[in-house]
Amino acid sequence: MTMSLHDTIAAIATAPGTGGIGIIRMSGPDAAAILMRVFRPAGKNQDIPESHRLVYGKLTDGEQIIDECMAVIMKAPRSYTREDVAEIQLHGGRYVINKALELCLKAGARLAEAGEFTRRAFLNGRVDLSQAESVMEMISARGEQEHRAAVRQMNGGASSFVRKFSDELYGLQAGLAACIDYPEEISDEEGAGSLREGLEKLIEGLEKAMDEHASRLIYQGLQVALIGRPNVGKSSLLNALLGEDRAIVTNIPGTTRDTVHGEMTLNGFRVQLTDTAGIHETNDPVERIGVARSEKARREADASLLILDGSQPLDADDVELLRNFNGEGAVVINKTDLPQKITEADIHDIRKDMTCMTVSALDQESLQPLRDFLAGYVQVSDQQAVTQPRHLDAIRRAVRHLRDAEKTLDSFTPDVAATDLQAAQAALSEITGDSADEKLLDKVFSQFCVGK
Ligand SMILES: Nc1nc2c(c(=O)[nH]1)N(C=O)[C@@H](CNc1ccc(C(=O)N[C@@H](CCC(=O)O)C(=O)O)cc1)CN2
Ligand SMILES: Nc1nc2c(ncn2[C@@H]2O[C@H](COP(=O)(O)OP(=O)(O)OP(=O)(O)O)[C@@H](O)[C@H]2O)c(=O)[nH]1
Ligand SMILES: [Mg+2]
Repeated sequence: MTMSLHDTIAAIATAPGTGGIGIIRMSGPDAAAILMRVFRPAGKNQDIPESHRLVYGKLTDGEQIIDECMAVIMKAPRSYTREDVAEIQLHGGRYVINKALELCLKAGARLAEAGEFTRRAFLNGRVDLSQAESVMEMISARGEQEHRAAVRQMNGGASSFVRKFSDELYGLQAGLAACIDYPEEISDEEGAGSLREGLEKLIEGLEKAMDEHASRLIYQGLQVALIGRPNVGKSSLLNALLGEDRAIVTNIPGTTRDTVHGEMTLNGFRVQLTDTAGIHETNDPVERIGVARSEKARREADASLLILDGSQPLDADDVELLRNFNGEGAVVINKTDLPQKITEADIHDIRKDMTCMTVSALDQESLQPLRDFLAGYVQVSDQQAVTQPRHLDAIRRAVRHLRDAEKTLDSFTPDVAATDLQAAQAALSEITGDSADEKLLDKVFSQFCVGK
């Protein structure tokens, strides 16, 4: 990406489409000058508005009035980017907003790249890289837990974490340097011994800080598959759990042919429910594909619910599914509002290891034990842990380099160990962006939306 901080960039900051108000944002040395080429303050005073003062006026193309609007200038460094920023607040119509952007571009601004405003806030030192990332997390947060992770990061959660470990690592690097420079003063045995101890402590701390389980829960949600033979009520349960009519329900076995997804929240986490085609032997080519998809959904799920129809005796398909069930999940006996032909004891005769529940898709209250069971999978204890996938990746690499350093210490090649420690330090500093190269920045900011 070729970019210069000398450019003044412009973009639509509000969501695409029609809204009550739409905002154009500009940042860079000419932001105020460009604004004054397209904006005419109301009244006699035609001076550049005072910083941080919202003023009323007209957007004009030089001849015609395009819209009535409000504008604000925020002089550097008291702005989002630490550069001069100008914003225009217009009526939020597609035409008006696009026209305003076009006028700003004609007046000297350049269209901003995805994430470029926030990238500038980073390059100008207002935020570190993990804080910059949190902005996008804030925008994309769909649930309470995602939002909480974003707030933590915005407040420098990851940054203070990295600083702590990075300082410890600098200590080790200094120790190692002393070993290399004054081999006679520190005997190899003694020096290497305390280094090794320090490395162990560091690795342990880093590994403890990574919460991959919580990370998956926050960024992907819990995947739950509803499986079972045809007509047991999988789709009915999906609908009941979601509280909406998502999947088609009929009394004809084989109603669901493809997987159907729905999302709900439990403990502030997203839970993705996947309803599947009833699993049974079939020659129908479409159904066969559906059954294959059911099996795939089961393999990919964090937990599966094996649904049985309690109003029917266990049949051979049920028994086979029960015997073959592996991984996380539970047995759910459905249709308990009807006379029952299956008991929990019957299930435990076949699989005494499995949790079993009885519910009726027609009765919301009966679903509470099922909800509680699923909620058991979405409990995250340590809120200080590192959960952002990019940060986890950096820490994993840092740990790998530290382990390499341990090995090279064993073979008494301290200079190689020093290189490993440097590599670990570099991996850690990618989190805050202290040693970020263009490629890393491009990767992070390309995930942003334009205007952010
Ligand atoms: N109109 C508008 N609303 C917005 C934004 C914006 O850019 N424009 N934001 C954009 O995402 C968010 C708010 N985030 C912001 C973060 C920092 C600063 C800022 O000016 N910080 C300076 C000085 C603060 C001060 O006046 O003391 C600084 O931290 O140095 C502004 C907005 C959400 N709402
Ligand atoms: N009485 C009663 N009927 C239910 C219950 N759950 C589902 N049913 C009925 O059982 C029939 C089958 O329900 P579905 O939800 O379509 O079953 P399914 O497991 O998705 O079936 P396939 O998509 O064919 O695999 C429908 O007539 C539902 O109304 C329940 O808890 N009680
Ligand atoms: Mg179905």
